[in-house]
Amino acid sequence: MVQARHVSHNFGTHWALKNVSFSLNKGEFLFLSGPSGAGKTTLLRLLYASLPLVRGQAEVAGFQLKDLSGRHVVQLRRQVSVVFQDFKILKDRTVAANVALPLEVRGMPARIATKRVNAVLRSLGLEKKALCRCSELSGGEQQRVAIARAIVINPQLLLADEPTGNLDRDLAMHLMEVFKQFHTFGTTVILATHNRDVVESVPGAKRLELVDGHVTNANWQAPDLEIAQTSELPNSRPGCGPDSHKGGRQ
Ligand SMILES: Nc1ncnc2c1ncn2[C@@H]1O[C@H](COP(=O)(O)OP(=O)(O)OP(=O)(O)O)[C@@H](O)[C@H]1O
Repeated sequence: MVQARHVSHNFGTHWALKNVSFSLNKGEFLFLSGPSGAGKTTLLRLLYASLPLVRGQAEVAGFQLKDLSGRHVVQLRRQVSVVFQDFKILKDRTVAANVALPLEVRGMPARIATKRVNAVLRSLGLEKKALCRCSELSGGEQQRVAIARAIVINPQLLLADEPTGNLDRDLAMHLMEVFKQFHTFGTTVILATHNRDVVESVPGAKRLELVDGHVTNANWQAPDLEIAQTSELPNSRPGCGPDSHKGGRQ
């Protein structure tokens, strides 16, 4: 489902990812961990083709990411959903309208779409908020709307960046049950988190740690997995200059 080979990515002079190689089979669950600034979001953005792949090779859901055309980006995103840290929901629209959007885009008849939206909202405890504007919701509720919108299409691959970041422990654990349920039905999941409880809530999941853009640890072995020795990593200062890939897709 996901193959990355020697993937690197720079923002100006700063290398946010360095020579990352790993594979994930269909139906696997992967946690990405590592300190702030390690490159987790950058890796998720590359896999969602919201950043262009400049160095290395990567294949996601059968699409080669290098030189991916706009048409293929659209096709890729029919199968891959993402929950970004900043949610990217439409604040002036209702919860139900936000969650229905990906189904509308796919041309699903409204009656079936409404049923599907209601089921997902129920599974995330949002059914009473269905007709509220997203601008009226708390941060944690907005986060759940973003998750509902991502899972409503039953994606082949779900990418989630700190999806439990704004939630209390009980809600976070409930949400992990929802993710696990999707995973049971065959969805491949890559979830970036700092939360140890979240990682431990999915026994058997793969774990990959990033430090300073390198893969420094993983809980599995494979010929295509490259682990950098932490002691050999150079000290690099994160750059904060202009994004060298401003042409990156959203
Ligand atoms: N658009 C950008 N322009 C310049 N530098 C960037 C940009 N996006 C990320 N970076 C830099 O790339 C590095 C990796 O950032 P990234 O967001 O991938 O880290 P992260 O592991 O997701 O961190 P966090 O856990 O805090 O979300 C950081 O040093 C960051 O400052």
